[in-house]
Amino acid sequence: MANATTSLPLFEKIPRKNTIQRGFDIIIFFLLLLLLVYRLYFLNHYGFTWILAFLCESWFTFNWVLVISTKWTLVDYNTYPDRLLQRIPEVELPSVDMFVTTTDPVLEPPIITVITVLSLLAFDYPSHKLACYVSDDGCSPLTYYSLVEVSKAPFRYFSGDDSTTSSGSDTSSNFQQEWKRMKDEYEQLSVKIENAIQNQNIVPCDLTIFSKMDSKNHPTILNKRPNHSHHYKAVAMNVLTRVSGLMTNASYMLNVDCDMYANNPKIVLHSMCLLLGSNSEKEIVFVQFSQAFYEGLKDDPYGNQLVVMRELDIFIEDNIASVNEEILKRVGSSKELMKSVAHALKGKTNSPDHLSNSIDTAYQVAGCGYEHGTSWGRQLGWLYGSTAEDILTGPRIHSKGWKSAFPRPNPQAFLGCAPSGGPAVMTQQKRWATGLLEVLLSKDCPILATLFAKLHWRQCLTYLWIFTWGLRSIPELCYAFLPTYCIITNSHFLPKAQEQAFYTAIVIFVIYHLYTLSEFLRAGLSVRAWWNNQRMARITTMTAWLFGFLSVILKLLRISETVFEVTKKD
Ligand SMILES: O=c1ccn([C@@H]2O[C@H](COP(=O)(O)OP(=O)(O)O[C@H]3O[C@H](CO)[C@@H](O)[C@H](O)[C@H]3O)[C@@H](O)[C@H]2O)c(=O)[nH]1
Ligand SMILES: [Mn+2]
Repeated sequence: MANATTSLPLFEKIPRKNTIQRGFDIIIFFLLLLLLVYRLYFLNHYGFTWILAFLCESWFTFNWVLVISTKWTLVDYNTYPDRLLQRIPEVELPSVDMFVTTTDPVLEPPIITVITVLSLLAFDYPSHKLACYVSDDGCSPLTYYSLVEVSKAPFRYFSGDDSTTSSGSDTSSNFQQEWKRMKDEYEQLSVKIENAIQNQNIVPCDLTIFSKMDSKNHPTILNKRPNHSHHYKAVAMNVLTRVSGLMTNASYMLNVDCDMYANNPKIVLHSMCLLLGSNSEKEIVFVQFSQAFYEGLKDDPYGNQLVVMRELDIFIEDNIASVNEEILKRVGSSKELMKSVAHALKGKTNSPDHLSNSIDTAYQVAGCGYEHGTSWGRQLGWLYGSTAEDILTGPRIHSKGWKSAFPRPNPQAFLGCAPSGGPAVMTQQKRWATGLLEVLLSKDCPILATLFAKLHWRQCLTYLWIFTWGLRSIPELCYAFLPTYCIITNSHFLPKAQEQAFYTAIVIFVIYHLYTLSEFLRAGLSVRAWWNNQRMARITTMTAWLFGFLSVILKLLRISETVFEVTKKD
């Protein structure tokens, strides 16, 4: 019996049924081709408008090919944590270092980071196997104070063997009491933090280190000085990777933004099923979860809740696995860190007594000069050079032949905060479009990775679909400009009503919109939400993505650098 359970797979990959959708994908593709043939046929009859329409429609058709390829073979993952726990004794489960980044106490109120940290510590996973590291690029005493308070208060709830922490369905009075006590304690904690924010000058803990601190130039509490080029979140993640390498040195890392609290307590177990359950070592090395949001506005007026097109985002990454002996020499001058890396390569973690001994070395490896002359950000850790550093690092791993998984757990793995107002939505979209185009134009371009490395061509098409966001603004803008231009010049760019091609255009229009509408309805969204998303998609493409495109042009011309503008969370 025991043998039967240990031989069962830890996860299963299940192809999603999408025959009807594939049918519509192909119909739309052929209609688009038909329209292009018609354009070519009459290219000599009409002038500028015709050529422009032909170029735009060629781009839309190319984009549609990328869409078809991306959606053609979708898979779901079923994971079985119970089998994992039967197969691996609790003491042998791998440890996980969890990283949270924050940077601005005004745009990212400390209580948000606190909630995220608390949710990570409450994972349904042996508590001594979890370690949480927080980086604050803003050097905020309030964030520091809030986290000190967290470390004091509710830790006893996360002892792991306390049944009250995991039995969500237990309605016994004991559980109810514990639950209420925990809730009260959380209330007290948040009131304390709220008070500290309101009376900024009397933060009740030892903050001498923060006095007269400049958030852009400070000693190593963290890593940020104006004379070193700043790589935003990527550099913060690399600092945390090194520091954790010295302290706990877990073989797995989990990264979330400060506003992404864990919504599914078993998510580490689910991820372990994928990471440990694959047959060959090259199978799955990181797991990503889509970005989902809490308290989104009704009907998604800004079209940014990404319910239909899920963004690829948070990832648990077994980065250590890809470190080889050659790279060992390039982790920097710290002997202790080299030892830790070698240790990790053998699959070992650091013992808890290592923690206090490693503080001094941790300061050294967190210093902003430490990375000078090393491979950090180029071959090691989170890569530098894009304002979407996560989407730069992912393809690099894929191009080495490693695989990843993108499961859709229920309940959702993590919930974040979608910007709730116009300008913030646009700023975020502009940063993404900028970052994606930076990757497309870098040496990590998916086309090069397919030709010269091990990126699969279907992966390449999907990356191209996403990385060309910024470029898409140009044909969309031109196409939107055509009707106005034609009215002014008394010309036309669409087929006339008596022509057969007229019906092709109409049918494309109708089928495409019914197709997107059905996607929204199947995802349980309203017609209104669909309409809002269509509208915002046009606005975003022609404004935010255009500015993203322009900022990359300015970077190429060496006129200005691209910047990471942080999204406001509330
Ligand atoms: O100098 C910086 C700037 C940002 N951050 C952190 O980076 C994270 C993401 O920033 P946010 O403003 O929330 O951007 P989003 O657009 O919501 O983030 C998405 O897009 C980013 C890339 O543009 C990725 O880094 C994120 O993981 C992804 O969730 C937050 O935790 C920030 O605190 C830093 O640590 N240092
Ligand atoms: Mn965010």
